Amino acid sequence: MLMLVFAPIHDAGGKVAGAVIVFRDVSTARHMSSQMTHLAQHDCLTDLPNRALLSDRITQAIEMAGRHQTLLAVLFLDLDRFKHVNDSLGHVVGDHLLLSVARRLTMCVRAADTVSRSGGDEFVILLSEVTHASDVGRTAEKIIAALTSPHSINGHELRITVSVGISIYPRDGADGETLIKNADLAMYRAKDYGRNNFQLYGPDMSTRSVERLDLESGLRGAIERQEFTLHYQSRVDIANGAVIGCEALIRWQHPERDLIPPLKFIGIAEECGLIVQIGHWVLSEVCRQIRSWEDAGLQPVPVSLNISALEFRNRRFLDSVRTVLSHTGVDPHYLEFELTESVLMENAESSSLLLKELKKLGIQVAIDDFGTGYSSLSYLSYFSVDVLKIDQSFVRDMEANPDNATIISAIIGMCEGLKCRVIAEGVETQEQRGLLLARRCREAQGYLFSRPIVAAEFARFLYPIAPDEKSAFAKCAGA
Ligand SMILES: Nc1nc2c(ncn2[C@@H]2O[C@H](COP(=O)(O)O[C@H]3[C@@H](O)[C@H](n4cnc5c(=O)[nH]c(N)nc54)O[C@@H]3COP(=O)(O)O)[C@@H](O)[C@H]2O)c(=O)[nH]1
Repeated sequence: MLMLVFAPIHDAGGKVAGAVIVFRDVSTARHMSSQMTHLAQHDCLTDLPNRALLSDRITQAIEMAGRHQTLLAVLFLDLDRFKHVNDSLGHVVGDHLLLSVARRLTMCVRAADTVSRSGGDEFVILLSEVTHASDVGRTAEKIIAALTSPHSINGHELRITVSVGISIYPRDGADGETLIKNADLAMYRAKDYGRNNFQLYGPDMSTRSVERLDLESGLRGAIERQEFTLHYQSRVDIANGAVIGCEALIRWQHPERDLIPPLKFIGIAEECGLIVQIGHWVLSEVCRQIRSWEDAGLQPVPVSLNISALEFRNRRFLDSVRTVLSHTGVDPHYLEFELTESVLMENAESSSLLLKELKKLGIQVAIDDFGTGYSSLSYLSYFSVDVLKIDQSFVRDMEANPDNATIISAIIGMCEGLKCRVIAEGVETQEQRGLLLARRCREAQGYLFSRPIVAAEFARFLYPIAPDEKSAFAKCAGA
């Protein structure tokens, strides 16, 4: 590109007598300038528009929508547990995954829409031509389905899920900033509802976000202030009701509130990374409790505890388990770690190695919420787990829903073949107990037998240690 600079030459009388014309090639300067503008408006990893360009586009779209009396939508996406991918497989794999996500998102929307990356694992999408609010839900479903099918990255088959929050103009905000903020709040609601779903913004969410911040700041330091406590729910022999184990479930005794259940704070603890510390506390406390039952002359039963994804993926997890075991001197056969299918499948290879190490230590491994997380069963033989816990949702309406009863029978049959134990969760009625017994399910947990209770109360279920004799549990376990 040429730039022309024109300078007149005047004669003695001041008249224009000629001119000097300078031609300058400004292609490089122009190219650099447009490159700089591009860089200022785009994310350097994915080359998607960044937050600044997105804001401009929302402002323009609002003007258009105002003129034509139409709607537009802002979708705030956060990849669930993306941090684990970075932590376990490294940033190069993480970056490739983000690129794959960016490509899929772009394919899910129209040319007039904007897919932007606002940093980390957060993407914001502007749907600029929305006719009905219900169409937005369909697009969100399409996005969730597109992102959850496996991503092949550097020889790894990665599965991720995404939480999506949606705000709609004009109902949820009159400007870009408000629409993004409200979509973000809705995204947190989607996380609270178990991730891998979308939520539309509602005015109550602003109050909830204050509550969330409150909980988050309270969680920091809750261990030091000794505000956590464990409740124990018995696991029984379904045939005779004998207590053969228990599950430790955390509760938070907030100084200014009632006892807070885990579903209210575990998600937040995961988001802000505190779950690793909390998990370490839970394991230490379970081990301390087992020792304390023994010291009181009671025969402990195996205790299962929930291990969250972030803990399991933490590089120091195994070391921290070994340290707790050696400090407390607890027999590892009393411990059972519950992991969900999706946690194991996030990185199947490293999960399998870690499970082997845990089993070498003598710790049992259970798959929690079985049947809800993953569609393929082939992984079961790969991991060789000790226990499958049938998710409560199957048990809940097994009387009314023959499909659920069939699934339960299939899981029990499969466990017989795989030689692993099976535990039915959430048993609340005698009918369910009877149906499970008829299907040869031996172990169960649920309100029918006991709610989670404090350690002192649970101690009533334990037998005294016989002076010269090993306990019924020890005999069964072959110890
Ligand atoms: N990472 C950690 N996660 C934890 C820990 N402690 C708990 N959790 C997670 O929170 C989930 C909810 O726990 P909770 O509110 O304690 O609910 C448990 C039981 O009370 C409930 N249950 C048991 N029996 C019944 C029943 O008959 N009906 C019914 N409606 N609910 C019942 O189920 C929860 C136990 O489920 P599970 O873990 O799948 O066995 C909990 O699921 C954990 O994910 C922690 O220390 N760390």
